[in-house]
Amino acid sequence: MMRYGVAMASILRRVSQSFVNHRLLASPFKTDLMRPMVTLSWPFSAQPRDFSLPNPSWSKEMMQQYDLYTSQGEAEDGEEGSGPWIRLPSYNRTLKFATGGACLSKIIQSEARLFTRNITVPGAGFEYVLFIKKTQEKCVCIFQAGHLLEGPPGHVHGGATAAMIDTVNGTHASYLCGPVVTANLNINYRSPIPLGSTVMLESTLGQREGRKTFFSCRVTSTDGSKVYVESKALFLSISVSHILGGTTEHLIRYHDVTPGDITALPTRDLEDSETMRRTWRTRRP
Ligand SMILES: CCCCC/C=C\C/C=C\C/C=C\C/C=C\CCCC(=O)SCCNC(=O)CCNC(=O)[C@H](O)C(C)(C)COP(=O)(O)OP(=O)(O)OC[C@H]1O[C@@H](n2cnc3c(N)ncnc32)[C@H](O)[C@@H]1OP(=O)(O)O
Repeated sequence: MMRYGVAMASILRRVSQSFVNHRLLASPFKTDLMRPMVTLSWPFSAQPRDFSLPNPSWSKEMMQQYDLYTSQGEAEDGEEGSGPWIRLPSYNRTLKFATGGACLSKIIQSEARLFTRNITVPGAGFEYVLFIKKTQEKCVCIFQAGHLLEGPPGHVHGGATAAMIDTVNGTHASYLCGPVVTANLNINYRSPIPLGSTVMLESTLGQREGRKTFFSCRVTSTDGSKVYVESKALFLSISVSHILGGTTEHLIRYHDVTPGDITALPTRDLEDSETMRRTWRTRRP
């Protein structure tokens, strides 16, 4: 009971610290173009929740791995440590803080949510945090699979694992190459992943051939002794209009958007926005 109390106190301390870190992380990105930020902490504030920060549902194993990587690295804005790993913040809307013309504001105001962040009950779905190596050839993810991700009884659904692999490879690819889409994802499931367990995903940069960039991914136990999944993926670099072209077509058909709005569509705003700068890095190795 005593140990439980101490553990809970430690978790609560960690979470309240994470709120502080979260505010520190969020503030540098404030611009005139963004919604006003208030000083209250999530879940009471209008600030975005950074889902990659610890919450009380994180297991001891997840926290150990998180502490290991954060102690060897720094947050994206360079506030923690000075090791080789950078923690990547993670929100449930990719474009939430972008601004722009009529079409874009419709996209922003929609109910869309990033698939792997749309279960908001802590511990129920995808709990994960990504770290990228400063040298950029590796990106790792600590992933705790919640009970809503069941496939075979007591084990993680293969589609949930695929979504996580796509997320880790996709984020890695976006960080290195800017706007990309997955063209091909080939997965070998070697061993079922128990629900509730914590696993590591390691994305490795492969060949780069023009617009094509290849990645591999391994899902293992946190000590690396058990291999659950191995995969290979191809990402293709695209222009922002490749994605928005389809979106605007849909908006004309189903929403209150005219072709005039499309002509005025500020893809430049997208490319200029803080969100795009932060999510789609333009650095190349
Ligand atoms: C403005 C929006 C902002 C949104 C920001 C969003 C997120 C980024 C930020 C942070 C990341 C956060 C979370 C990450 C989470 C998840 C990542 C999700 C990524 C996805 O989940 S994304 C959805 C699934 N994805 C699609 O929805 C793609 C649909 N598809 C297409 O959009 C086209 O199909 C495309 C573009 C792929 C190709 O079309 P294309 O016309 O541009 O190119 P083309 O066909 O000419 O091929 C050129 C060369 O690629 C080879 N090639 C093509 N396809 C191949 C294949 N399948 N296998 C092997 N090789 C292939 C050809 O053989 C040729 O090769 P070569 O040049 O050697 O001949």
